[in-house]
Amino acid sequence: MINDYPQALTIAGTDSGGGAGIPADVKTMQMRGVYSAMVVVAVTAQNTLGVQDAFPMPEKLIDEQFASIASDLKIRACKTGMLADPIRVKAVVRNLKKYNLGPLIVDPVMVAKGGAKLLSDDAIAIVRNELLPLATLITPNIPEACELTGINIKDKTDIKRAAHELQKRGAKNILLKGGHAENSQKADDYVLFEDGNDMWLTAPRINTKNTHGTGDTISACITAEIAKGHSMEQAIMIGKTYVEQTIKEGIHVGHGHGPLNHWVKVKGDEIDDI
Ligand SMILES: Nc1ncnc2c1ncn2[C@@H]1O[C@H](COP(=O)(O)OP(=O)(O)OP(=O)(O)O)[C@@H](O)[C@H]1O
Ligand SMILES: Cc1ncc(CO)c(N)n1
Repeated sequence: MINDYPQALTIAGTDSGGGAGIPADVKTMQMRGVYSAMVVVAVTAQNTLGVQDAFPMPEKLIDEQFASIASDLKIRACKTGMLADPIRVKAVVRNLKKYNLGPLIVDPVMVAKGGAKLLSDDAIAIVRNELLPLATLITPNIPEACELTGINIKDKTDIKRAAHELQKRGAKNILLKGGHAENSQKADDYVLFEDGNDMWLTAPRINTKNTHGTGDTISACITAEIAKGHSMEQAIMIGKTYVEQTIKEGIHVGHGHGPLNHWVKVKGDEIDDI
């Protein structure tokens, strides 16, 4: 018997420690029943303690990876993660416009948990002006939403305002993640849909330092669910439940901010075979 899994693509950076970036995306998509392909935009020397070094891929090799994938695979949804600098962001935008790779989920990764920059300051405006308008969904955390909108987010009203601003700038749907809301007992995220409807996804904050790759994991899960044919709302709900469970049922790896348990099973698995 030959099985036919939906195919999805991650366009991002590697993490030698295996917890974030492309490894987190690939593990998540695999666990969600989706075949994953990748465009490596940058390589990082990284572990649970931080990012020790990073090297961006030559532009030509980025173009070639897109060409290899587009000429052979049938990608139903794709996501972006670490995009490094202006040259790489422009290369990714150019290729996204050239090929039909399905709905685009943009995780506008800027800074790693340890503080290392994964996107240079001079690339932020290019993400805002050129990548964001291509996004079916954008998934910023609070600091990223501040950078992209210029709004100093302090409370839930600011979160809503920032999401509307991102929509005005061209992103269709917005998931504004509250994982960075310090002093909060909650890990609440705000969702603004294309049709103007909105909702809060509420969850208790889990007290753990093992949150390496949370952003990558939720955006990869949503991408996988979209590739399977789920609606944006269903995909986001499954993504939230999956990431919460991967944090809750943690694993022991490394000595710093450990990775997530991508092996978890969540409700929704039974409707995977779309
Ligand atoms: N301690 C926690 N307990 C429960 N949920 C959490 C916790 N930390 C993050 N989350 C959830 O995980 C998801 C990712 O959010 P977060 O803000 O951490 O993303 P991020 O900063 O982009 O991650 P990354 O550091 O991987 O880039 C969100 O749904 C958020 O609410
Ligand atoms: C390569 C890479 N992408 C994304 C993140 C953010 O989790 C990270 N730490 N490293």
